[in-house]
Amino acid sequence: MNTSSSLVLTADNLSCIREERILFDELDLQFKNGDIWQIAGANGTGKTSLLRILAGLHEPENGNIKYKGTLIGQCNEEYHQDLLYLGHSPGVKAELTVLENLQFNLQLCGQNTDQCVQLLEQVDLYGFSDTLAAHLSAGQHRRIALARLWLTDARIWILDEPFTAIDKQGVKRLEQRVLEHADQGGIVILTTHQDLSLPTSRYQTLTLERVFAL
Ligand SMILES: Nc1ncnc2c1ncn2[C@@H]1O[C@H](COP(=O)(O)OP(=O)(O)OP(=O)(O)O)[C@@H](O)[C@H]1O
Repeated sequence: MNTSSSLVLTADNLSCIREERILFDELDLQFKNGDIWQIAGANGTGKTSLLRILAGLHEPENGNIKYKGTLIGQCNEEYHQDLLYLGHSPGVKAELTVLENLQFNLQLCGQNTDQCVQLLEQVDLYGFSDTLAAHLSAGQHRRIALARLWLTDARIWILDEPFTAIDKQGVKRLEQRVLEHADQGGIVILTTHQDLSLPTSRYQTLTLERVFAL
């Protein structure tokens, strides 16, 4: 059912200009509970810019974003409490071990640090608990950041290239996690240059086209 009452996040008439290039213009988007959206497009077409605008981290040239009918700038803390944004830089502390990073994330999410062992298994970092994050591979480093997908209570996930540097098995696991979240009524908006292997009926794709100059 796609009624306006089930719309949680809406973007109206969005446009974004960077370096005198229109990245997108008059974009209307509607996200409802259970939605998975893939934002696709070639390098530089504005995928990250769009995600940052949706997350309230960058102002669009025109248009607005509403969360449950209220402009996100007027939602006070509610929108940010309900949002998990994972950007390009994973937000992992290089000087801490894997375990310390996970404990830090658990504390940030107000959760019991006893779950660390389970979390290490979920992100396939078992055996690396005492390794400094600075000494991990790119994919292992990213897995620490992605562990937040197993911790968060946020309803809306905005994930910028979550699969980068992740191996096939890891991607499968992440896709399952994304599906599970959406099946529980969450919303996932993600960018990826890879094809998703989720059932095509289960997600929608928005493809941004090449930029053009003003
Ligand atoms: N902070 C910024 N200041 C000026 N221009 C920017 C800024 N961030 C991005 N741009 C420009 O906006 C355009 C789109 O960038 P964006 O990162 O949104 O693209 P993308 O589709 O996510 O690309 P990729 O697939 O390479 O990650 C690029 O041409 C980029 O140079």
